Amino acid sequence: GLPEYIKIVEVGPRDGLQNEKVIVPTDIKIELINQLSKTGLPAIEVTSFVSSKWVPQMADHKEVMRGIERHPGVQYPVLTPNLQGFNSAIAAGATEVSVFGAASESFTKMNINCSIEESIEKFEEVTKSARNMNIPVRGYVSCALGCPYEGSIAPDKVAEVSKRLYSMGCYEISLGDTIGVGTPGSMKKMLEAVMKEIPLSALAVHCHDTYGQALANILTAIQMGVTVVDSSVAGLGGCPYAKGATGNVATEDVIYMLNGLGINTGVNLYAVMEAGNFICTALNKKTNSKVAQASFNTGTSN
Ligand SMILES: CC(C)(COP(=O)([O-])OP(=O)([O-])OC[C@H]1O[C@@H](n2cnc3c(N)ncnc32)[C@H](O)[C@@H]1OP(=O)([O-])[O-])[C@@H](O)C(=O)NCCC(=O)NCCSC(=O)C[C@@](C)(O)CC(=O)[O-]
Repeated sequence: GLPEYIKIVEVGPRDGLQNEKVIVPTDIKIELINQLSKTGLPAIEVTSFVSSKWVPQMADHKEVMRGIERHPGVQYPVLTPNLQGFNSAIAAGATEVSVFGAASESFTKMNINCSIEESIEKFEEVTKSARNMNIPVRGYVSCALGCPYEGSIAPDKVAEVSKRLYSMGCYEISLGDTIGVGTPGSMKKMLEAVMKEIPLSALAVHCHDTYGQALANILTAIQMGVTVVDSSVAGLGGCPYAKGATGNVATEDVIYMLNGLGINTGVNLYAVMEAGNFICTALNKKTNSKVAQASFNTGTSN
């Protein structure tokens, strides 16, 4: 019952780097994206067109967007919280955008400074403009398995926000376990609620690994029919407005698991590990990918 192909959406250059305290030089970001573009990844989230006062690390969004080499067949989405971000993104050459909502009022306020209802209004402006320009829009729903401020979140609330994003034209809804508290049990309950409202083919999962549950949660989602998985090279990541949330699940670890299940991703694991090595060296930190750690220690890459 497992799918033959899983699409991996690489979020490292955006989600992976946005939480880094020291500003990463623009040319390093561009080189990371260029390396990732050669690995077979079908989608790489490049940057965010958000306020540089809120997220200084993403202040070079225009330069990064303009500086990367785009490979045919690779999608390069960017985050846009409102029309202002959307217009800047398009002016910088973006051809796909993502709006990012949440199933928690408190998180929405902390992250984008408005209520869920107000965020929906802003996203509607974005999707309307995007539709007129034939720009695909992806939608995130953060706190799908728990909120740093409100604790547990009802699966029905996740389903409700997801449905609103899908109804306004988001082609895919990425369900974010922002603080990595989910388990296969809560993932199953949440997906069951969301699947009542949205076709499975339009769902993605976005798991952080804070509690070490990400791969188990992803496997659960795949077993339930989800075929799009977000991940971050070297397991970098974390949201500045979700204290304590550590990295996203590592792309290398997801590919290793999927290879072992005989599921095709079209991605070269070794090439992703090389890109992971490049960015970890540049950041002077150790990779969070268990697969990369093991492979570099033993000299194998499987
Ligand atoms: C959304 C805003 C901008 C609202 O911020 P605000 O202060 O409420 O905005 P405002 O409309 O009142 O405008 C105030 C100032 O912000 C500017 N502004 C207004 N919009 C923009 C824009 N798009 N780009 C650049 N500047 C902008 C605007 O021009 C003005 O500038 P000033 O006149 O003071 O100089 C702010 O709250 C913000 O930037 N938040 C950052 C959110 C963020 O990037 N969070 C991390 C990503 S989400 C995430 O990581 C979760 C995810 C997606 O990975 C999934 C998961 O794991 O769950």
